[in-house]
Amino acid sequence: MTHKTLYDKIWDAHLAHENAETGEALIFIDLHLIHEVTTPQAFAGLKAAGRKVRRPDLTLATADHNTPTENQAAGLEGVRDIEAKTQLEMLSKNVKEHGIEFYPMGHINNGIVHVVGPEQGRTQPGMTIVCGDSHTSTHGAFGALAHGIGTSEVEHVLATQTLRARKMKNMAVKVSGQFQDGVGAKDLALHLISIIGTAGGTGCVIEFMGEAIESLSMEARMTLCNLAIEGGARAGLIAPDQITFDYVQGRPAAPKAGAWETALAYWKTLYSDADAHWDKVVEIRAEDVEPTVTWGTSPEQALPISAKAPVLADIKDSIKRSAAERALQYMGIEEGQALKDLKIDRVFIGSCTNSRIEDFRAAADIVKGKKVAAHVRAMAVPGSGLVRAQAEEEGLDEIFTEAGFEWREPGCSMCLGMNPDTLAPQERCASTSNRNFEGRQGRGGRTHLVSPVLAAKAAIAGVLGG
Ligand SMILES: CC(C)[C@H](C(=O)O)[C@@H](O)C(=O)O
Ligand code: SF4
Repeated sequence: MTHKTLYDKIWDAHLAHENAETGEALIFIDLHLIHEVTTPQAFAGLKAAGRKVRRPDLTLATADHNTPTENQAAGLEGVRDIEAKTQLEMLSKNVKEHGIEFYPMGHINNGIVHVVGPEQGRTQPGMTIVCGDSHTSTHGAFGALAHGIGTSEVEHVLATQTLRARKMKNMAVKVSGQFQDGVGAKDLALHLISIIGTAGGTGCVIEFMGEAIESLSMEARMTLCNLAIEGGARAGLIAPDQITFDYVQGRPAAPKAGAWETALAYWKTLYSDADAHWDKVVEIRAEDVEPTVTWGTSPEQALPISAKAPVLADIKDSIKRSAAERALQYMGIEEGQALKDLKIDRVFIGSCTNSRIEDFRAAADIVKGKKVAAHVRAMAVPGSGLVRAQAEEEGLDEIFTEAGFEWREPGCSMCLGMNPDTLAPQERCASTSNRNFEGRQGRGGRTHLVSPVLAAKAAIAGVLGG
């Protein structure tokens, strides 16, 4: 009988070396995901040192941040931004040189790195997964230890398939009960971050547990773990269960035949022991979570859609008050203004937070037979070619386009301003992405983070609270 958390178990199983005095450790990495933005320097460093990629078979590449989301058939010729094009070209060249599996723009398996790994079955319980990308926490939904790394670490992992790391702290977020109708993982994540703050999980791995978490689909679990990083934690985790196993089974890279039984037997040991030690515990009742939106320029500046924007005099903490003042000003919102009445200009359904098939089903359910408000420009951007194909098979694309949505090709798109999909200054957007910092979706753009359900309602109503 052990007294370990799930994180402790995965850490111990991957520890190659640990210096007991300094706490510095070397852990083995099972899967290294790479994309065009954080790899050019890493490959250049590798080349300068005359080294090869140690385990191309444990490395998977996709192009996502810089890719345009229309007319991808034109290939890289269609990428007008020189830096973006160079990064995409470098990735193609580097993966070829090192024999790494790559899904370039236009390939059916191409898409956002955190959508691609799980859907290919590359992401599996118990693994250690890294990527030069903070939202690698997404893969924790499978009970994998997954987090972002910096470019110099990308080079280290490419060269050695190990990572220099330090053990993090264990934090539990326990969610009891059941969600209200129309409320889900996105609302829970924003609600949680509004309580613990963007530094609440600093230095921790957050394991989400409890009845409400167990009832979540894999897509919803990915949404939740995706946002763990916005709560300050490097990684989110959910113990794998039958829902996880059913999702993985049969995917291209999932263990087959006899290997499946062996893997399953191991995966079933991946849970936190009843008497494991937690450094921090937060408890939430799912019933208390309401449809939630951000009103400011930090993910912690979130409130129920039924609420009013804060009144500055009511904020006791002076640092929070001045942050709120600046945020309200940037967002063009009056103190005490009803959030639901804010007129929106744009809607974005996409990003590694909410661009999976279930997200489009939920949004299409609302949009079906209705029209996007005349003053709103709305975009639906699938997270991968496979999500796009699945949605089209189900006729979801028609529901969106008939309503007046643009149905795009996969990529990070308007989640961040690294490709042609951006907000114009002062444009207000209901967005299913994960960051609402100043200028995140384009200079001067105003982002409200919402669930796909709220985004779809907002598109129709033309105001944030549709
Ligand atoms: C470009 C990349 C390094 C960045 C990240 O690490 O998260 C991006 O994906 C983001 O969401 O801001
Ligand atoms: S969709 Fe957004 S958050 Fe996710 S990897 Fe791309 S830019 Fe980062």
